[in-house]
Amino acid sequence: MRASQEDFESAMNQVKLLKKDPGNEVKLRLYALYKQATEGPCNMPKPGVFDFINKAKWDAWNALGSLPKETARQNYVDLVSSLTSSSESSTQVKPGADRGQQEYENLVVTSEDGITKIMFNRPTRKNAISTQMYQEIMLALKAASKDDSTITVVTGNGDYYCSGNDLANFTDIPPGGVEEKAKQSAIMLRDFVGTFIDFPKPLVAVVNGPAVGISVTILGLFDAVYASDRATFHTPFSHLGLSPEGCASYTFPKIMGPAKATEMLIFGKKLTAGEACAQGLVTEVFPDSTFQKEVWTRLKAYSKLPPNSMRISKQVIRNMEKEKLHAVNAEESSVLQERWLSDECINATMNFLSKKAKL
Ligand SMILES: CCCCC/C=C/C(=O)SCCNC(=O)CCNC(=O)[C@H](O)C(C)(C)COP(=O)(O)OP(=O)(O)OC[C@H]1O[C@@H](n2cnc3c(N)ncnc32)[C@H](O)[C@@H]1OP(=O)(O)O
Repeated sequence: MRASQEDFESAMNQVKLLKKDPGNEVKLRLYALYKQATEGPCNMPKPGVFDFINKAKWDAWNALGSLPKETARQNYVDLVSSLTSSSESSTQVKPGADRGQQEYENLVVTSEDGITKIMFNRPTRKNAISTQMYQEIMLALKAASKDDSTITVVTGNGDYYCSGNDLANFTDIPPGGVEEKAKQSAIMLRDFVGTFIDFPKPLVAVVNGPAVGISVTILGLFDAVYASDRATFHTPFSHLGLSPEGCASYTFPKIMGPAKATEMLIFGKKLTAGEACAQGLVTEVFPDSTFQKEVWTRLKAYSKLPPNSMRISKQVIRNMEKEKLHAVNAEESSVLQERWLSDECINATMNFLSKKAKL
């Protein structure tokens, strides 16, 4: 049976209510089918090569050629129906599951037993950090710094801890163009890393799986890092035409020595959890089968220690470095603002987004 106009409109409403981000590829397909169903074959001029988003949309719509409007409408309804049934059976933790607290789209934040847990919650994207998620993490950390918990923990939902910056962030170009985008991203990066530098309580990373890019570099600003033996630590900046951030250009040589830091930050060597522990980036590694139980038992015991004493000890350990860290953060952000406009970086990002390259 052919989809009616009513089915089509109902499907459009269902898309807005999807609980899980279906991913860029599906979103492009939905866009293309919608345009084809409502306007027919693509009749717009092709956008410029740097207008990533509109070019991707144009490509998707144009690829439908002369597909009849009715078929496009039917395909749209079928695609939405497959998305709603797969999202109902998904095991993703629902955003805002922590009732009574602020709700986040990409995080689950809970507070219990003196511990505030901030969990990255985009498992279908390997917890890649979208622009909105950067803002949410900053908000969650600011709230945690003021709540009555003694320890704050950052972890990931699903098989990854975090795959780093969401490479699709760079496709959302503002009216000011790519230069403006690079400027905005540098400001956001500086604020994001600054929130970690200034965080006043013990901050612990529970690294449940592979960690990439900025999720690795900021570990140098945590007070303890517990890792599953499934975790890996990878900063492929040169592969992406980038340069280090998260204060790693300063903290990594200090933690592991310049030679080992070079292997990670310049040559992009991926470390196992055991290697990262031997080099001082990770505090302790646990077998994956007992990881959650062992780590949370330990953290619950630590959370009962006197909170003021822990906070003051952290200040004594970290405060002398703060000014330096903020200066490093500003310099790294400004260097990256240039890197994001380089051919090396644009090509690597486009290769990933067009599915030609993975790490
Ligand atoms: C504005 C401040 C910027 C600060 C500077 C930050 C720098 C960094 O963090 S650099 C590091 C950036 N991250 C990466 O380069 C990782 C890219 N991702 C990958 O190489 C792979 O996805 C993988 C190795 C992390 C996992 O591979 P695999 O197990 O095969 O899983 P999939 O590739 O199928 O992933 C599922 C799904 O998620 C999408 N995805 C994963 N990571 C990212 C990401 N970082 N950005 C955007 N999208 C990501 C992946 O494309 C898949 O999507 P679909 O194909 O649509 O299902």
